[in-house]
Amino acid sequence: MPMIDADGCLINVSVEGRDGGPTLMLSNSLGCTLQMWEPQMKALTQVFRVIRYDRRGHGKSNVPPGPYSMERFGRDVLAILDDLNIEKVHWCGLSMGGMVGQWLGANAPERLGKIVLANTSCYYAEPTKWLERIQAVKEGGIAAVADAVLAGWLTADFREREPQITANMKSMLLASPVEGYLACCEALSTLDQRALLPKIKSPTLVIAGRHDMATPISAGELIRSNIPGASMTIIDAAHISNVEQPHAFTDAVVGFLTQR
Ligand SMILES: O=C(O)CC1=CCC(=O)O1
Repeated sequence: MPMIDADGCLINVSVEGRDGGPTLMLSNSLGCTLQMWEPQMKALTQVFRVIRYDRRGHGKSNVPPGPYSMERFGRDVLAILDDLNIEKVHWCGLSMGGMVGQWLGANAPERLGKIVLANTSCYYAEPTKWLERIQAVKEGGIAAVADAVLAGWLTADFREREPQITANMKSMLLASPVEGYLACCEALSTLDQRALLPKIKSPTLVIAGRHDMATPISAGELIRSNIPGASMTIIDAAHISNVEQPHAFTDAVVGFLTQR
């Protein structure tokens, strides 16, 4: 896996899949590494060359001091594409990954083909929840918030039915570097990309989770209704819908990206 330099921050990048196929870039949720896409990889790599990466502050990427921002995350993606000599990619980002997709769609439209924005938001009406989370993590580490975060990521039914997958997701969250996690929470606490949405001209699919309390259906609907021509699909899942409903998620993404 290459480490790619984005303005002095080394980003862990993985490129797999069909040589010569269209390229799809996947972008993670807060507290997740590129491993979060494992349920999709078999199907996606049959159709696409797939790029995954660990956002700065996460996984095997560097953890430079904050503040971070959606613009910073977007510029990291452009540095990855420049380094790999890739002009244009389809985008699929979940949660923070969807926020980075919004920034790129509005600010670097020539680099994106189609865009999937899953379980995401363009702003938070109540940013205090991020300030409370920051305080809790500063006092008690990520362990202090882990169970509440997991309850938002996956429905109670799924957690009961799939204890091993749930435990793996919790381990991924707990392994996040605290400084990187906090810097991302700070970026979320000031998020407001509402003005960017009408500038997005790429064909866009919004995916929302029926049981997602972190970025509810109304947040997806706000995005859909402000991006010209965007459509929306609702999946029977909580926040990390690609893990909870892997087949429905993969089918929605492949169907949208391959339709003419
Ligand atoms: O981690 C969470 O609680 C949910 C979330 C919001 C933005 C994001 O990337 O994850």
